[in-house]
Amino acid sequence: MATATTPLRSTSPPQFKGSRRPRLPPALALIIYPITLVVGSIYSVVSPTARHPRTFETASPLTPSLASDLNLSTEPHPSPVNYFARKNNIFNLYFVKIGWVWITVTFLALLLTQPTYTKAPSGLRSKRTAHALVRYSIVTAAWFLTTQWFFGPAVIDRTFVLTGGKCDNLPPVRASPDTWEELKVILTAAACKAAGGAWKGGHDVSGHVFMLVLGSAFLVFEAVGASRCYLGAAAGADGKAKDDEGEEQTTIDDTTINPLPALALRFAWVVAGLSWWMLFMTAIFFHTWLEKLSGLVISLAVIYVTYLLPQSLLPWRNIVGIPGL
Ligand SMILES: CCCCCCCCCCCCCCCC(=O)SCCNC(=O)CCNC(=O)[C@H](O)C(C)(C)COP(=O)(O)O
Ligand SMILES: Nc1ncnc2c1ncn2[C@@H]1O[C@H](COP(=O)(O)O)[C@@H](OP(=O)(O)O)[C@H]1O
Repeated sequence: MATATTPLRSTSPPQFKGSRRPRLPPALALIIYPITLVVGSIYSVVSPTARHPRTFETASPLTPSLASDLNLSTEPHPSPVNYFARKNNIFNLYFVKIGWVWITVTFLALLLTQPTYTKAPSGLRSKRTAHALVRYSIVTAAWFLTTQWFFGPAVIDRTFVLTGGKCDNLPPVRASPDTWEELKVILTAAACKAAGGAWKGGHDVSGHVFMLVLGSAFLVFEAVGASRCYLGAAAGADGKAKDDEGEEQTTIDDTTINPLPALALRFAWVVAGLSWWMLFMTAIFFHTWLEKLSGLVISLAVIYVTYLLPQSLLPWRNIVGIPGL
């Protein structure tokens, strides 16, 4: 039996041949994201119902405390508006605003159920799990640094201030900062809005676009990679199949007895699908073209480094691995 590391020790250019090519979504599949943003942005221009919602969102009576935590207005909106154009829509509050929790839970569900991790011989299992955790750490660190904290304000907030944005309309007492908490008010969108200010004037990279593209692409690459076991098993005449490195994979019988792997895969597709839908809503109702584009570019760069670069750069592949391989 070939060892798991045999192909990786090769000194020849790290290309995959024939059946050894990893079953991952092709890079071209990522085109769905720019297409979604372009279609949404065009729709926002041509449709009279797709009015910019920034000034008239309301808090739902069902979610008042979370809405106030998120600094959403509780004033009634002056005119009817598409449900998804409201910042307090249920999917924004309970799905996107805590989006990384959903991504993390879904990823862990894959890790704990997919035969590519649970049924592999122990050495291979540890290697695949470690690689998957490295990939998760990369995308999570990228999300964290871009949207939450980058040695102080997040990358998105720093970009906004560097491009001339600031926290306007602050009450005079908050306008001259002494402490870090007060400084945060003029340096971060969240603290500015929480203090009653208006975050305006700069280039506001769309955090929604960034997180929804990064999270959904991450889950799709992980899910498709992990589902190689099913595909391999279906191809095997005796119900067993060998993966690209000669390891025996799970059988069709295994997957029918235990429904969890298929359920976890379906869950991943649901979370990725809902992320895509919210991305489409963001494209229609929020932000400028350029702000959506910058969110997209940052997230695709992270996906490129995590999933596409390892396919051609052997030393990097040894560190991050390839899902299911
Ligand atoms: C030197 C390198 C240092 C690297 C540091 C890496 C640190 C990694 C931290 C790891 C944290 C892991 C947490 C995993 C578990 C969680 O998911 S808990 C956090 C849950 N929070 C969210 O899910 C928030 C998601 N929301 C957002 O990110 C934003 O709301 C938004 C979607 C970007 C929109 O932004 P708005 O400004 O609100 O519009
Ligand atoms: N699909 C969506 N549904 C609801 N609100 C959205 C949204 N996309 C963006 N927003 C809102 O638009 C603002 C800018 O989003 P972002 O910069 O993350 O793309 C945020 O408002 P708040 O900051 O007031 O919550 C965010 O909640």
